[in-house]
Amino acid sequence: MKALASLSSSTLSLRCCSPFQFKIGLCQLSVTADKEKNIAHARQAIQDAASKGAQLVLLPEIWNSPYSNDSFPVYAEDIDAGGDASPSTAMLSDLARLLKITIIGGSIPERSGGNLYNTCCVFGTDGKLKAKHRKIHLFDMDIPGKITFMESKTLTAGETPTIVDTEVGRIGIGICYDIRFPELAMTYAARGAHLLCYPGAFNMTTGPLHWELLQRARATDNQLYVATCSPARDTGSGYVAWGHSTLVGPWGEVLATTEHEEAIIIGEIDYSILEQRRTHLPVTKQRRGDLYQLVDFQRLNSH
Ligand SMILES: NC(=O)CCC(=O)C(=O)O
Repeated sequence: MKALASLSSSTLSLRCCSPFQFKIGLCQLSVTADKEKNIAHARQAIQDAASKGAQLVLLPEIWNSPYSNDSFPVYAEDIDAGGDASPSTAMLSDLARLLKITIIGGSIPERSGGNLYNTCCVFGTDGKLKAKHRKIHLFDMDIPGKITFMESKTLTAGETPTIVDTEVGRIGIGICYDIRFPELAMTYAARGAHLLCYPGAFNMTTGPLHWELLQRARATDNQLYVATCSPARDTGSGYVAWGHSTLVGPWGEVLATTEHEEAIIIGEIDYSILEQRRTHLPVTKQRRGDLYQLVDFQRLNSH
């Protein structure tokens, strides 16, 4: 496993990635209560995306289990043990190797050391696990009469940002609620990320206004690509997802998107555009770090 959290490159380095241009597949999947069925379904969708030319495939947040605090402990897998202990990631590893593609495996509930996490695994074209991101910012939201969800009832927050070098560029990973924190995206950009991937399942209250806005904001602020992937909407389930998986370009433009039904969205990524955008609009160089820097006073004072 090679998580590159320690990289400190502040300039755009395209040396690590060949090709500059490639297709990404976003698999907006229907999720059921039957884990085996979910795994078989995801397998088929990844194969379909690859057959359409995708060299990078992104899955949704919590694609092997219903999205609920009751389900997380039941569907959780021991990813580090692998094999039979983690049939979901075994399938992802297998397919990445067979199809020679990079897979950002959405997220699944992970059991580790007595804790549960919401975890995204990244597999390289050799099928090896390259990185594992545990959702850093848990989704605890209470909008009375609209949406109440407390991931912290069952889940533990991850402790590290995850940026990983793959055959299709340097990629920063966040999971859903993580997208609300611009500092995380800025950290990835400062470390040379070309693309940010957020498996996510926004809700029906915030989704319409915030989902696309946040993606476009993260892409525009940092002048990089942002890709998201949601489960398809199931109005009969306890948690109804907004859908609308999307690829946004470094100009803040929506390059590919969909509505709320099952879909495989294929988008084109061209990293040569990044340098061009940053030359035309050099906000990174114009930043006045001498006048403002982020200090978390609340956290400082609590220690
Ligand atoms: N699964 C999530 O983290 C949902 C986040 C969400 O809906 C939001 O508004 O933020």
